[in-house]
Amino acid sequence: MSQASDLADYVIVGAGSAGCVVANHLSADPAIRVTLLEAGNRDSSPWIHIPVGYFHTMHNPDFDWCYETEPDPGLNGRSLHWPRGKVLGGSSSLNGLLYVRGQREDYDRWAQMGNEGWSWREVGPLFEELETFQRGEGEGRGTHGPLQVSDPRLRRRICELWIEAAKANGIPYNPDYNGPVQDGVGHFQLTVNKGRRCSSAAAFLKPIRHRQNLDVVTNAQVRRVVIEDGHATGVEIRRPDGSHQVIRAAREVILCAGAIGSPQILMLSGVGDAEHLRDHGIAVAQDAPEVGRNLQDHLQARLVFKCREATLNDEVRSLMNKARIGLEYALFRTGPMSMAASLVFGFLRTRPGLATPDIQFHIQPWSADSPGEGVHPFSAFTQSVCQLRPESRGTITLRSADPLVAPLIEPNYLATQTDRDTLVAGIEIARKFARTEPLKSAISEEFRPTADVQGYDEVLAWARMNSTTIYHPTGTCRMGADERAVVDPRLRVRGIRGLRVADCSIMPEIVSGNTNAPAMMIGAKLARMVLDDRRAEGGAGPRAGIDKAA
Ligand SMILES: Cc1cc2nc3c(=O)[nH]c(=O)nc-3n(C[C@H](O)[C@H](O)[C@H](O)COP(=O)(O)OP(=O)(O)OC[C@H]3O[C@@H](n4cnc5c(N)ncnc54)[C@H](O)[C@@H]3O)c2cc1C
Repeated sequence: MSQASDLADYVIVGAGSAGCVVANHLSADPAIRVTLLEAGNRDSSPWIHIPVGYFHTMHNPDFDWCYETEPDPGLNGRSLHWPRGKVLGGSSSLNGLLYVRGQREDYDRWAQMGNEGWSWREVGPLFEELETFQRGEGEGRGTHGPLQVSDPRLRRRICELWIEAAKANGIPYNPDYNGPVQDGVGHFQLTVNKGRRCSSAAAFLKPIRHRQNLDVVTNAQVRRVVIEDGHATGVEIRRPDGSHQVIRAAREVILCAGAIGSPQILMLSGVGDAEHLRDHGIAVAQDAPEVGRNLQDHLQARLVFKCREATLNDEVRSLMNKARIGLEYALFRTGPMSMAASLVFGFLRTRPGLATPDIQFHIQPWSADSPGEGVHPFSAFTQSVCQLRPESRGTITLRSADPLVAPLIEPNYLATQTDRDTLVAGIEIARKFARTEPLKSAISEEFRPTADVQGYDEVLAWARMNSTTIYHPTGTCRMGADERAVVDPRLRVRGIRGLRVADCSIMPEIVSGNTNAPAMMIGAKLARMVLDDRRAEGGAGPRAGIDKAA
């Protein structure tokens, strides 16, 4: 860890998807001193930068917080692994690389809930500014941002057959689900640049590390925000040798520690449900009962089909093949090592009358007992389906007042009838596609679930026993215009001056898609608001700009 200087204007906690964007934008003004604190290490491991490296980094405590949920009643009492990045770049350094903005209607709904400034009209341009879409075309797509977004370098026949089967069922091919219309099937876009992962750290931090006014400190776990008379004045960090240091923020502390880290830090700092805090012996700075509530996640059902033809399971079986794959990647940055978590998407509706898609498909030319484990020893592929806007709400609470102890995570999956109905309907659509040509002829057997699992109750029972997270926890520091919301629409923590939150935890409702790009947008939005407020207060400086070339 580099030695942290004791004072900055803005102290940012967490160098993840959102935090790196915030650090980039605020430190663009040389007059603003920024300290970015990250509990994890530098992102120097080659596994982070090789796209398929997530198989190595996920569940590995060198990079991953390795959270476990509590036994979940909706999943027949099963606990799930919840990986979260603990390294520069945060979860964007070990995620599945899929670039998805969500539906425009998601943001319009946030605005309709009273969150002024968050409509698609207002946040769409931020997505555009952040990215360079390497295809270089498309309505609302950016061409000058630091985040490189590319089309996949890998295609596999089984996934193409899936697209054809979906089309045979009347689903249109959509060449750009990040454009005006999300509906349809097609190929995922990736946060990959020339065959290498483009994490938030690679895009927004690496090019600006020379800035004298930016201090990036790794191996610095924040224990709590220091709050004096209702004002956040700094943070206390734990250094690797176990000693503690206070870093003071002359202007603001900005929590970007993610949907688990941010509510945990707030509670440890005395901001949370007063009774819960007192139970843990924590002095209450602000009674904020909703901290840690409103937890939402996407639950995926992973259907596996055995195939008559070779899939990626076969390609990686022999040592010789592995060597060939390694060589291809080393020489050309192509082949299976350049692969994102899924190749093909589907955004579909389970019933008529829905204004927008309510389920998402992730199609993978391989299969495994669970993601991150070895592939099956037979030819097979996976159709993963998840509900996009679950109604179920879970919680994050403290297990202990010790910052080194992981909080209690209770996702409360499948708690409502709509959620159960939507997942079952999604599974049935996946099976219908599998029984449609040209995919049907490539499939030898329905493996998970087996073909004899029939009818609503049996399918739901299978889903409860087999579904897992698709790694999108959100909502635990809910943004809102109402008094109970944790942060207001300018992301200021209610009741505490000088403290904001900017990461996936602020989402009032989960977006209809993967959450990395929205987290980056939230970081950009926060920076803009901070700089606007600064200017209004007289602490002028240029408007937030993205330093790409530096
Ligand atoms: C395995 C996996 C696969 C995924 N696949 C995709 C995908 O393909 N596409 C997609 O769009 N999304 C995907 N996601 C989700 C997406 O990556 C996350 O939603 C997003 O990165 C979250 O951004 P964030 O800024 O909210 O938090 P994070 O990126 O998780 O950043 C939080 C940061 O804060 C740090 N931190 C936490 N607590 C402290 C503390 N006390 N002190 C100091 N630092 C702290 C963490 O170490 C971390 O670096 C995936 C996630 C995972 C885990």
